[in-house]
Amino acid sequence: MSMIEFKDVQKYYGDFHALHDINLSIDAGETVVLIGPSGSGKSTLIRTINGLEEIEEGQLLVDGFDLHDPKTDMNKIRKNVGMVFQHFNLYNNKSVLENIMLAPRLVLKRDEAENKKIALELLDQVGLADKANNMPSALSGGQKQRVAIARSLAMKPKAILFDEPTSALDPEMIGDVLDVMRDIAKDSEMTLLVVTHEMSFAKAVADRVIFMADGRILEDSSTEVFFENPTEPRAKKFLSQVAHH
Ligand SMILES: Nc1ncnc2c1ncn2[C@@H]1O[C@H](COP(=O)(O)OP(=O)(O)OP(=O)(O)O)[C@@H](O)[C@H]1O
Repeated sequence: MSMIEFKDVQKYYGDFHALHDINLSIDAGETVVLIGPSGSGKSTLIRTINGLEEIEEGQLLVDGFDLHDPKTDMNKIRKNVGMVFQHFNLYNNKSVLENIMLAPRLVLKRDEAENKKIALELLDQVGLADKANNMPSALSGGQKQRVAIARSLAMKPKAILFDEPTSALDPEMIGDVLDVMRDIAKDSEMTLLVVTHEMSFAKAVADRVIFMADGRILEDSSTEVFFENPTEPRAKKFLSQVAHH
């Protein structure tokens, strides 16, 4: 079953046509990496999926719900679709543990003892068991991002959207975050959509790679085909450019 389905979607910022004719179907359980040059529309596309950006035309189905249908409850979509941002977006005035426990308490009404148990297990999973009572300001960027991932997992979502999760990190922090993401992709049934410039991560973890340029999807291939033999000349060029970095 499709977890995420775009049908002829168009998105505009005023007169600027940001997403052109997007047709894309992502199955439940798939790990898909979205790549492309700066300004190609990757963030815009990923942000439409949980309603952070509205679409103007076409249809977008998430977990079977039509985002344009006024009867669709966006809170329900957001409950099932987590998001990890480039700049973490933690609550800076709350402890690490509170950051993770807040949404399950408020939205899922999870029992407090159970909530704490799950949060501590998740902190352990992301390698931060000893940071539960720290404030975010006491953490490195890589640690903050791992808290953000744990926070997202705490909701037990069906899908998680990652919008350049390692782009704001110092190089030495990137590996730990990618390792956590790799384990999630390997061990869970969740649908993962990841915008990233980390090609070795894409190669190792993605089931599929989508290449965007100028607001269009130019290539949508299995990971193997994409890296060995991309059909789209701009994808080839992009790959050779990032390979030289
Ligand atoms: N709120 C906005 N208002 C107007 N234009 C916008 C807005 N957000 C994005 N854009 C434009 O839409 C285009 C796509 O932006 P988007 O951030 O989706 O690209 P991207 O592929 O994620 O880029 P990057 O890799 O640099 O993050 C860009 O030309 C950008 O300037």
